[in-house]
Amino acid sequence: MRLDYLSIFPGYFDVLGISLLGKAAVNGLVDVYAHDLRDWTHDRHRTVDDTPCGGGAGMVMKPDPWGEAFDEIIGTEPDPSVHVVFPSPSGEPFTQSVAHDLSSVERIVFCCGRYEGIDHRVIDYARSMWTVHEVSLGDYVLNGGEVAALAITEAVVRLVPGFMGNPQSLAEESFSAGQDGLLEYPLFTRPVSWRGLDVPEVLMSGHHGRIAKWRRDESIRLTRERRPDLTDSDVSARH
Ligand SMILES: CN1CCN(Cc2ccc(Cn3ccc4ccc(-c5n[nH]c(N)c5C#N)cc43)cc2)CC1
Repeated sequence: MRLDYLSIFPGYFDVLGISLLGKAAVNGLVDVYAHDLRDWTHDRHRTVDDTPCGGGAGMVMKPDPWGEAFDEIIGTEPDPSVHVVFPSPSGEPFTQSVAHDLSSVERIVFCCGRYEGIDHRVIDYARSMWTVHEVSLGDYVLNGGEVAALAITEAVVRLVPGFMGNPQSLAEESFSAGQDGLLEYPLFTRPVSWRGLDVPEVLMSGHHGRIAKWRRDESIRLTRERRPDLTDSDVSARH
C-alpha cells in the first residue's frame, strides 16, 4: 500500500515513522510519502490561498497548486484504483466500514486542506479522475486535515493483512462487524486486587460460558448507556 500526503505542513507525517506504522514501512507493507503543497507554487511567497469568491471570512486554498501536485504525484490519466481522501468538516462520517474498505486499496492520496477549505473545483476534478472520499472524523472543528489524515491512516493500516501481530484482536473490537455494533466490554489484567479495586470474580472463574455472558451483558449495558444510537430496536430485542 502506497500512502501520499499533500499538505502545507508535511512535517505532521514524520510521526508515521514511529511505532507499528514505522515497522510496517520497514517491512514494506506500506510506503509513505509526504509532500509540501507549496512546492507547486511559483511566486516568491509560495502562495496557496486567496480570498473567497462571493465574500466571507477567511481564505480558500487555490486550485492551481493542487492540480500541479496531482499531475506530478498521481498522473494525468484517470485511474479509479487510486483513492483520494479529502478530510473535511462537511464530509461523510468516517467509520470502521470506510476504514475496512480502504484497507484493501493499493494507493491512497490524502489531501489535507487548511484555512477555510480547498477550492471545490479541486474535489470535482479529483472525482473526474480517481475514487474520492470526502470524510469527516466527527462533529467538532479542527484547523486542517492533517490530524484527520493521521487518524484515518491508523484506522486503515491496522486492518491491512500482516500489519497486526494478533489479527484475532481486530475481530473483537468495537464497531467491527462481529460485535453486532456493540461497544467493547471493560478489560482487566493483573494484579487481581489494586488499590482496593478487584477484578470481577467471574473473569477469574475459568468458566468460559459465564465469562462470555458477562462480557456480552457488559457490552450491551455500556452501549445502551453511552451509544443509544448504536442500539436499534432490533438489536435491543436481540439482547
Ligand atoms: C463559511 N464557513 C463555513 C464553515 N466552515 C467550517 C470550517 C471549515 C474548515 C476548517 C478548517 N479546515 C480546513 C481543512 C480541514 C479539513 C478537515 C477539518 C475537520 N474539522 N473537523 C473535522 N472532523 C474535520 C475532518 N476530517 C477542518 C479543516 C474549519 C472550519 C468554515 C467556512
